[in-house]
Amino acid sequence: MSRVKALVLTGFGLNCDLETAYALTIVGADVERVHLNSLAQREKRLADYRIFVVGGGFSWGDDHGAGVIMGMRLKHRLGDDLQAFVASGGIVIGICNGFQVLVNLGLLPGFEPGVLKREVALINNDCGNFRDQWVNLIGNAASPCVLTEGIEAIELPVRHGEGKFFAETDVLERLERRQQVILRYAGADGKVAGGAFPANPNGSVADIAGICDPTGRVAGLMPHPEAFNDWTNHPEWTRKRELARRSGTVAPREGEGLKLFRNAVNYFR
Ligand SMILES: NC(=O)CC[C@H](N)C(=O)O
Repeated sequence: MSRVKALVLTGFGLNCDLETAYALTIVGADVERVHLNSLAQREKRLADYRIFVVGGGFSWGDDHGAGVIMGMRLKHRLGDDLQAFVASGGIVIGICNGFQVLVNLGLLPGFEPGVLKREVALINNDCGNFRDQWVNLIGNAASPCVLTEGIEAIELPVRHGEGKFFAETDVLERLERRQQVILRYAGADGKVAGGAFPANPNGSVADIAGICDPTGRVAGLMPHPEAFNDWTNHPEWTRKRELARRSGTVAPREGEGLKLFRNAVNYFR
């Protein structure tokens, strides 16, 4: 069986590409890290891949708002290619800065197929500063999202200054109606955070941490699944190991974040 080809974008301040490529490789993808200019100049073509990831970082130093310039570059240089990529069944993943990019270029929430329109925003965290912490998340079993399929709850790290998800009420209703919300911030008790800080680290409306498009193949999220690729990434991994040992079990060595990437790769198998 040939391996699923994935393209992880690099350039202009994106800084999670190595880790993201590593996570995708572990779950069986054939990964290439490709600079934005190589795509824009058609040295590399999106059509040759099945998974396209815009990962985390600080593209253009967050000037003009995080993900704004990268979003515009992609929209104007590669908008048609991106739309064709989605229409042909490809998977697009935006992580943190990548989520901000997908939202700014209008690929998410993607209410109307073939129309790139910005409908939602990721804005400054309510707390007024950059947050670097782990969060509890709950999935949405009713969502068509390929990435989060089967994920009821997951812990992942966030690190961002502009992660507050914002949308007007009518847009929120549309997202909810179509089950496009894929992940919400929750408390340690597994219930939605209800806006409470720091469970909801940025003040996102409706505790929204990630959304998908109506096809379920374009998804964006603020937390970093690539940064939980091994059990030792978790801040309490030694404690978990000890608790498992005492109960006569073995703690899973794989980081839970890999589930999302495995879902993407398995979609093509
Ligand atoms: N980790 C990231 O991708 C951060 C995204 C963006 N630079 C922000 O601070 O909001």
